[in-house]
Amino acid sequence: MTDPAIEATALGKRFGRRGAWALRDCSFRLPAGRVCAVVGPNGAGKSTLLALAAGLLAPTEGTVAVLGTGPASARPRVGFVDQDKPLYPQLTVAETLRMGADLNPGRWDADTAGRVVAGGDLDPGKRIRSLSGGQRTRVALALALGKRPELLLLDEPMADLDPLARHELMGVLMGRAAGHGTTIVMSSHVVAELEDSCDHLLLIGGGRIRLAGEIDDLLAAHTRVSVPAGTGLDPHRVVESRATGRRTGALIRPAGPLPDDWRAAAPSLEELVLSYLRNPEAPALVPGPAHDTTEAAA
Ligand SMILES: Nc1ncnc2c1ncn2[C@@H]1O[C@H](COP(=O)(O)OP(=O)(O)OP(=O)(O)O)[C@@H](O)[C@H]1O
Repeated sequence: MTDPAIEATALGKRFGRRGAWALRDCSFRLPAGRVCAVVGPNGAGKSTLLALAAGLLAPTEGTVAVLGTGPASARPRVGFVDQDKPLYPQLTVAETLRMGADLNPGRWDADTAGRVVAGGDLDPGKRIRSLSGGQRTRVALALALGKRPELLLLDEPMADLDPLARHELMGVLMGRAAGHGTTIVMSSHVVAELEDSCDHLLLIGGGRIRLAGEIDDLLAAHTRVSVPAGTGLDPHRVVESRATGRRTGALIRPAGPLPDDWRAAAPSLEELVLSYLRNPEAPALVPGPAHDTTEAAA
């Protein structure tokens, strides 16, 4: 059986001995070949999780395995683009790509890296320090993709790209996932953009995993209902409920068949994510110890 791309077990990180936990008790398994969205509010712990998987931070407790080994030994097989896009400002674009080739002997995919840079009409002789934020992102993605990574960790990669560049580069990333089986883990605040590209979801809130699993499974576990005001929703698990005049609209995790007179519909991914974001106390749906998707205590 192929190793999971990432397997976290009771993973936790706190900054400083007395600092608050940035991530706590985080367990999940991401199978190889998936495109995984990491979503959550500001400060939820998304960047911390990605940096732990990239081996740039050490866990305070628990473990994270990457491509069947530790994050440090997996590093040559992992591409990481973090929010700050650390590049050498004094190098030109062409020198940066040459550095990528030198650092990845026998592995470097000059065609893909060159194509990503060329797509932005970047002058290869331009220094990194004189590039815009979005242009830097393009160079950082070119470096990460040029490594022929088995796993790509991307921290808000699309945040400073214009809509055309987003569309183009998302296409490059999805092509990589489909053509080479590359696992992609991508944090983002733009949930609507993830619906067509991602097949796996990690929703983090307050440093804890609140939803984890295949998006189809997560959507199938939830139902949007509309019931006459005052109708009890027990025994179903309620993620969110809102009174609208004579009716109550709710997102629930059904615990059994729904009464015939309830109006029910499948939620979209955006509805699902927004409901959990608006309701930090909603019960989590996370993998259990055997990595089955089981109900967690509220
Ligand atoms: N180097 C650090 N030192 C101290 N605290 C930190 C450090 N990095 C992150 N934190 C804290 O850890 C928590 C999680 O931060 P993190 O950057 O992982 O969140 P995030 O989900 O990526 O947020 P955003 O959506 O704003 O990028 C926050 O409370 C943050 O203040």
